[in-house]
Amino acid sequence: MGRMQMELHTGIDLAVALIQQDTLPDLLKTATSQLETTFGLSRCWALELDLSGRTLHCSDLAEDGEFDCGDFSHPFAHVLQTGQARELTRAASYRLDHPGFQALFDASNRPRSLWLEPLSGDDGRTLGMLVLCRDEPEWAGITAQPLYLGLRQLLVHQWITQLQSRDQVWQRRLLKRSLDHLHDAETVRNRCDQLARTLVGNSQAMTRLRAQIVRAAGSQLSVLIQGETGCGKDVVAQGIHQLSGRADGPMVVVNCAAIPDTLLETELFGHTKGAFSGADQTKEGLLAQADGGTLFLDEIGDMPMALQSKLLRVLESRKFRPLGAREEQRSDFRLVAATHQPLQAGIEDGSFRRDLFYRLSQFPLRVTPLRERPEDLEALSRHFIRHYTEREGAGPMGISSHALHLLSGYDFPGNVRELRNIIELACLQTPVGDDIQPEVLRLNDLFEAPETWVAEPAVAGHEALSWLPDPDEIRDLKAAAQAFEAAIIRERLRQYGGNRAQAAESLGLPKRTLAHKCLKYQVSES
Ligand SMILES: Nc1ncnc2c1ncn2[C@@H]1O[C@H](COP(=O)(O)OP(=O)(O)OP(=O)(O)O)[C@@H](O)[C@H]1O
Repeated sequence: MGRMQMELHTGIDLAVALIQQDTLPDLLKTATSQLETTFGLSRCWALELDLSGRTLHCSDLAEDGEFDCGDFSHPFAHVLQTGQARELTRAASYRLDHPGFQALFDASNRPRSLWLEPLSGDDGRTLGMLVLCRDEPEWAGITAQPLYLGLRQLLVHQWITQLQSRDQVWQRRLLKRSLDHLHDAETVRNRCDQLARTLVGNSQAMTRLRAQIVRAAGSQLSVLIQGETGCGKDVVAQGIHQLSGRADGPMVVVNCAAIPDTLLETELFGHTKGAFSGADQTKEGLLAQADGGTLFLDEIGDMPMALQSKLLRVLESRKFRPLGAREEQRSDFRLVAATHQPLQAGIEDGSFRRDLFYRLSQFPLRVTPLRERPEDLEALSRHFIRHYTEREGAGPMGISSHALHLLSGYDFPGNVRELRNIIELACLQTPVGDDIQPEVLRLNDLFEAPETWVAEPAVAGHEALSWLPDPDEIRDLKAAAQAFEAAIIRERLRQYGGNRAQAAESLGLPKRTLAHKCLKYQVSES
């Protein structure tokens, strides 16, 4: 084979190897080692200009491989600025005290001569630099060779291709990220809008709360909802469940304050048949029922200490043992807890476990009292009016600005629940087609009633009246008269099986008046 042919062969082999590299680091490694072997160099380096255009990187120099393009204590800055290749002698190299350059010089075994060659694309984009090292200072013998020129040209071409594809990957990634972001933002907005149908109110506090709920729903974290009584904690818990991935699963609600301490444990954990006297069948606990869904523990502050420890264990292991059972069971539920009492106080007086508090409040939510967000009054009032008219089949009604003004001066100790009651009572007294007026707003009313008669349950027969106070003991005639009225209505409703129309007729009252009184005295049909 002639020399020309040999060279051609070598050239083609080298070119093929370069073209086959599909990452920039591989390309640079291949090119430098080709240059070393083909031209008998003691060492060859490729320095790469970073994306900012301010630093040259030499990935083969572990620690010191960074060269600031504005720092003229190493020779590369000057070469990049002029765009001209140049030689650097050993003597000159010794005089440059840039640590990175000295490291490179050392790692090249301090050659007698270095050739620094800047590389840039046709469009002028600077790519980086080649540094060739050898002990023979005669560089033209190499750099003028067609093989060298050809390889350098091919290297530049491939380098640009690599950068372009890297740019494209970046651009695609950036585009995807911004699309994801847009998509996320839109989903969050849609969910907040959806939530606004049940969790009404456009105050800043409500808007923020809805956004937090959407975020909480998207996580698996335990949520602790704190807020005064009647401010909407239950609605918040429902919202979390509905917007979560568990919406198709069960939502099990337990009011810890409503279940006697002794029963709460068996209710939660369940029991086997014969676990205790009276346990004549196996009963699945609420923890098991919540599998795949959400467990809502309302009034968690009322949970007895002993049960708090057991709950903590369940939350940590997701396992529990029904009373009397040998085997442990597993349940995959998301816990949402709520309280109207500040748990911090419970922790301080030793009635609530601190570690449970932290475990429950992985995602804490606070519902603002209604008096601190008067902007919500109008939307909430209209929401409850609409509810009332739909439920009662009544015609449309509104609320006057005077009535709203009156509401905005009231402090709502019972929060939204109280507003709902006030509005419903007012609806009863407002002719269809009219607006609710200030006169029919019974502020403070529900809180005036003495507890003794409001909460009294219906009892069989006329005994329902027997608990009334002894006439001699009556100190408040209005309250006693109301209690008597409430007891009669409760009794009459019981007689007519909850039929309001018949009960009203039997008492000579319009149905609307009876409904009004039921609401006022919190008498239910059952
Ligand atoms: N933002 C709201 N939008 C619409 N209705 C609401 C809102 N907040 C509360 N309500 C309504 O007010 C009433 C009381 O709310 P809820 O039962 O959620 O309060 P709570 O904080 O759980 O009370 P408690 O502390 O007594 O358990 C419910 O009828 C509920 O639907």
